[in-house]
Amino acid sequence: MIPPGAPIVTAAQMRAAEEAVFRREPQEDVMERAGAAVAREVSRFAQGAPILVLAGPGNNGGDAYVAARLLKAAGHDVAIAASGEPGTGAARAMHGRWDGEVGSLYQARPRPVLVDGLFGTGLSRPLERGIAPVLAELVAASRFSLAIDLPSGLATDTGADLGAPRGISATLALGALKPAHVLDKGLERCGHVLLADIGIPVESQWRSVARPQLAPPGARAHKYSRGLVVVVEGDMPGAARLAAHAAMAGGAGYTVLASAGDTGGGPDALVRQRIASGDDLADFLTETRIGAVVVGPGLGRDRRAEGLLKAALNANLPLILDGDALTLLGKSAAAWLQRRTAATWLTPHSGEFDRMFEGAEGDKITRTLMAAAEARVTVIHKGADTVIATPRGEVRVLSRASSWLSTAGTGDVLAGTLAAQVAGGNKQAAEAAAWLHARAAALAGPAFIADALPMHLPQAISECL
Ligand SMILES: NC(=O)C1=CN([C@@H]2O[C@H](COP(=O)(O)OP(=O)(O)OC[C@H]3O[C@@H](n4cnc5c(N)ncnc54)[C@H](OP(=O)(O)O)[C@@H]3O)[C@@H](O)[C@H]2O)[C@H](O)CC1
Ligand SMILES: [K+]
Repeated sequence: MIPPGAPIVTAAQMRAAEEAVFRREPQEDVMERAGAAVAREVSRFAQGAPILVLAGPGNNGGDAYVAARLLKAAGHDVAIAASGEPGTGAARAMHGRWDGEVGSLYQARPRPVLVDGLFGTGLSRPLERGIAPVLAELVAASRFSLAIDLPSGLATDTGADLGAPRGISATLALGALKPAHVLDKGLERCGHVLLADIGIPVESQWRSVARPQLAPPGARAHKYSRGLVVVVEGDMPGAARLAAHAAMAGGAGYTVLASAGDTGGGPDALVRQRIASGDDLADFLTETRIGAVVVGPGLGRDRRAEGLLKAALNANLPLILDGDALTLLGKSAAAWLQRRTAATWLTPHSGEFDRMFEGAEGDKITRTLMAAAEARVTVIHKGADTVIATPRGEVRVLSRASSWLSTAGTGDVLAGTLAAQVAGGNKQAAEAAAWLHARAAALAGPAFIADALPMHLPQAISECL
């Protein structure tokens, strides 16, 4: 579980926020609050077991000295092992307030509870060879382990693994989340992510996904005001039907399946429109009451598919592109999409993303932001860590959705869920759809198939009213 709606900042942004606070209060006071937050979490889990606190050379270590002192004062059996002398003024001050022994990290004996205060946002290179195995051993031998701010060995801004141990029980993020808490290896290394407010105001356009605030339809609502969604069917009708079903269960007022022939199947409330070609679709999409168009699920990649995609791109309507539409766009995605005036959402998985935006470098947040800015669209870059980025630089990250979502058709359901939010006029449609889709998966329990997901959307919606 990741704290919802929490700001996400890079190491440099966190340092800047800290510096602003240090201009009006001593750094030691902030470090006391950081250490106290660590001590509170550790004492919740320690249940009287002996505690080993690891202290590194910087302020992460400084937090560790504070936590150790407070835990000892509260009656816990605490030992400290340091990787070296404290190297910052604040850390030295906190080291000075510790009245017990400080052992060496390399001779430390394992204890049931471990606190990792070796490195935090100041980690700038892979853990030195001597440290990584010692830390890994101490974590493995502990019953409960808590990382201060970050597991030591995790790159703050990318989540890349610089020697971090596996098996940390929980990580207490200080002041704000960092990308490492929500991306990539961080997902496997941080354990339960907790967030401590230590009085450092943080502004960020990047946040973890929060549960959306939704509203029931007004008394005068009708099927058009709740949103007319058109899903374009292609080669594989099942995929488009899944998206249509999700749009209906996800709150759309009226869903139309634009298909070449009557492929049957799907709810009776699903309206069918015979569309044989791109020209037919172009005519149909002149209907200005349409709130969202979905193209891609099961579209296929033949000439008819190309014609349908082109008609949708040229229509001045909110458009959601998924699956085969993204493959057909390929490297020319940005060129095609920049020309559009109506809003557009892309829902690629990593393979589709890499094919469309092969020039994007760096971590997943950076690359998704670049793609959104270049194509002037909102990108929902799916994965174990789903990153949503808008052309205005907003980022939402959803991590740790059910791993059972790794089954065919769940992407079609996301596209339909998104269409319902777009057609319903939700200004945070992408974040809402990501949350609803993940919540429906959690409600569906283990081993669900994509067809089961839409029926959990109403319950997910009810939790947002
Ligand atoms: N977020 C907050 O509100 C607060 C955070 N605090 C804590 O401070 C750390 C960040 O502290 P910092 O001193 O910047 O750095 P670290 O403690 O993470 O790292 C210590 C130093 O270690 C050196 N270093 C970097 N990588 C390695 C490595 N692989 N092996 C050995 N040494 C390494 C580096 O110095 P160099 O000069 O050697 O590069 C680091 O400076 C933050 O995470 C919080 O825990 C404060 O409490 C204030 C409030
Ligand atoms: K740490």
